[in-house]
Amino acid sequence: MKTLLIDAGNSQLKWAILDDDSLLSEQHSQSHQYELPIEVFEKIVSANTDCDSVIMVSVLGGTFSRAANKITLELQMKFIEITSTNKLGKIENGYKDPTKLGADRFVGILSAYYLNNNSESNKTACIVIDSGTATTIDAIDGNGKHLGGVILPGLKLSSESLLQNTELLGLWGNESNEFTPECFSKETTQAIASGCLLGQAGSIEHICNLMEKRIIEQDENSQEKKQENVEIKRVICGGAAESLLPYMQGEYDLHQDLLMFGLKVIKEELSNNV
Ligand SMILES: Nc1ncnc2c1ncn2[C@@H]1O[C@H](COP(=O)(O)OP(=O)(O)O)[C@@H](O)[C@H]1O
Ligand SMILES: CC(C)(COP(=O)(O)O)[C@@H](O)C(=O)NCCC(=O)O
Ligand SMILES: [K+]
Repeated sequence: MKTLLIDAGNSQLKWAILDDDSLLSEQHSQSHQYELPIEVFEKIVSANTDCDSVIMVSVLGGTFSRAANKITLELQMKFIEITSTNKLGKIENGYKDPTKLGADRFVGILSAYYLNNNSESNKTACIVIDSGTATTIDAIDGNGKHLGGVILPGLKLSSESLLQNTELLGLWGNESNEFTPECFSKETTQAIASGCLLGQAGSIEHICNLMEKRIIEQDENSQEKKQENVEIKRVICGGAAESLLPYMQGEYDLHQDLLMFGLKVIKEELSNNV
């Protein structure tokens, strides 16, 4: 039977269908800027009642989750919500209180790690950037241990907090735009948008470089060092990723359905454990 995978973020709901043969459909997205998130959830679920279960990751809180559970129950679908735990499959959560790590971050690091470590001999560390409402950057070492991460305001959020008028709102809309940042901007809107875009791209790059340096130092000091050089992959997703990438020099793997793949891996891990 088919499974509906849902990622409920602070700006959008993203979803995909996992079929009987474990094939993932393309990812769809719907903003909840003009509707309640639960109304968007209900529409998505109602349009996919050929799925017998829903697996959701959410950062929208308990009221949303309880309402989502009720809707799926009424439609006679099984409902599973993935939350951050101390360990899941090959992943160990690095937060002091593992339950406090955003569930989307937990699924994102798990996904990036599994994507880059598909054989026993692989020990690829990953830096995972999710540039959504907030931008989160997390590191996971070659053994699957989450090292921690940072949270910064997302691209739209940072420009909105600077300029409280609607002119700029259109700039970071949901459609891709032709905007080119200019470091010698000569009017306010362009100066703010350019500052936020170049600043966000530079911040991500800088933080990734710092994280990479720390991962290498940690590997050099490790007693169980087995490889010559530690391999580190940078994986990026989120609504602002395509806008940011042209202004970042490092090598980044763009995986817009990173969380969908993570939910698929988690489904497989959970069914292996029953
Ligand atoms: N073309 C774009 N350029 C920059 N940012 C964009 C663009 N399109 C969407 N965004 C931003 O991406 C965010 C939504 O991305 P998403 O990853 O779905 O976030 P969340 O997971 O927080 O819901 C919004 O803040 C939106 O404004
Ligand atoms: C940092 C976040 C707000 C990001 O949410 P998003 O931008 O994906 O909507 C979310 O992961 C969250 O609520 N985290 C809980 C706090 C933490 O991770 O430390
Ligand atoms: K995010």
